[in-house]
Amino acid sequence: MSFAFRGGNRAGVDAGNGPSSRPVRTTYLSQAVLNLHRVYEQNRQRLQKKDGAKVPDPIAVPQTKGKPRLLLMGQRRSGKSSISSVVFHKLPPSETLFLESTARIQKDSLNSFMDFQVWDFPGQIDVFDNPNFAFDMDAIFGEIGALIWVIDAQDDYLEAVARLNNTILHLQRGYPHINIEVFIHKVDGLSDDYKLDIQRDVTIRIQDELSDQGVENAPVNFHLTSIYNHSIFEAFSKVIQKLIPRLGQLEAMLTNLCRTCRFEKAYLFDVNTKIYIATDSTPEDMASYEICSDYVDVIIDFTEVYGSWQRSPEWRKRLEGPPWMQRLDDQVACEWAESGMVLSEAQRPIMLREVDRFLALVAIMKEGSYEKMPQINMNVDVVVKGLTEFFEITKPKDLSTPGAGPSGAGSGPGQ
Ligand SMILES: Nc1nc2c(ncn2[C@@H]2O[C@H](COP(=O)(O)OP(=O)(O)OP(=O)(O)O)[C@@H](O)[C@H]2O)c(=O)[nH]1
Repeated sequence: MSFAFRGGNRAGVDAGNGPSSRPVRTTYLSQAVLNLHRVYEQNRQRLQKKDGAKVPDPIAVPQTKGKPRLLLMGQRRSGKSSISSVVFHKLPPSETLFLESTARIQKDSLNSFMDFQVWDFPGQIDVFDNPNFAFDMDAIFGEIGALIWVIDAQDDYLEAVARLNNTILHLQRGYPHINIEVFIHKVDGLSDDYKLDIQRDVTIRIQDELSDQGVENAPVNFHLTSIYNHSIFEAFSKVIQKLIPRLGQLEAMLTNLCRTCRFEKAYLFDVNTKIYIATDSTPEDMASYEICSDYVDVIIDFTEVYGSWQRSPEWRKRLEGPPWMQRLDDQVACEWAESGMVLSEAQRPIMLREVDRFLALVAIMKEGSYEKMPQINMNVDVVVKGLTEFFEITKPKDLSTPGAGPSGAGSGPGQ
């Protein structure tokens, strides 16, 4: 089994196109662009309906090209570089203690099932209120997938909230379609009650300020995060999921799989970051995510050690002998990679199946499911094929190839 980043997403936009006019026939739009247009269009229609205000047509929105971008902003020492290093570069959380303060914008390009960039802003830079330098706002916010604002929950956060309010107000004027994800960070070591109190306080302060300024329904979401547990991965999963077009179809596939195989929970993981890009429709369950995420880790570690291991002929003979009495190729359900493990305490098996080099399907089965493995394997096979086709269809077409122009499904996560 091999999991490795693979490059290759292309994104380009014909400046004359808006989503409501002639979006896909004459141009290719990246998944983030489509998503942004959809969110923008929803906001526009809602605002227009609400107060009759003339909200600019999406055609007037700066067109974007390139990879979707996640911007990490917030006060100094709030934890931005730590988040980026832990999630995208597998830095052990304890080693973030030695990270130096960021002096200039750090741009990170990541190739995965969907290529995107992460920009880490130094805490001392306020792009909207900088006396020394006027930032090119379009260059920063033009291609953005989401703005992640990090607030240190263990510190006095009033200034951070004031800066965030200022940022939201500026963005609402020029880029109202941008999702603003507030990470109330470093909540490890805080009691559950205290965490919720902080979240409530921050939310109220932001909502009050925005409604005082006449801004309603700004796309602001809140997450409680820490690099010392899975919460940071869970929060990133939610942020990334918003960039995936037709996410509902992925979720429907997983929901059906859970129903037919009697799985408790199924996740589609980006194996390198442990971000899950889709799950079934049952309620969120942090414990399930943690188990599956740890399992991906175990498999990756195994792969690194035994990835290119070839079985000797004798070993193969033993595996094909009693009690199996079958060729090895016929014993495995999937020609690429699969793995299963029974959690000894809960008696709930976990299965993992590779979808492609970046993605893996991980599911928690119900007690006693092992007896139904052949049937489960068949169903999983079908879903893995479906997922492969999904990403094949939605992967960006190479515009340089004649006849490879965009179709209705001409954009989305690439492989
Ligand atoms: N307890 C705790 N500490 C954290 C967490 N995340 C980051 N830190 C610590 O916060 C400190 C600052 O982290 P950085 O990532 O350098 O902060 P930054 O926002 O990038 O800072 P600037 O580059 O100055 O803007 C480090 O000592 C980290 O170890 C967390 O989730 N919990």
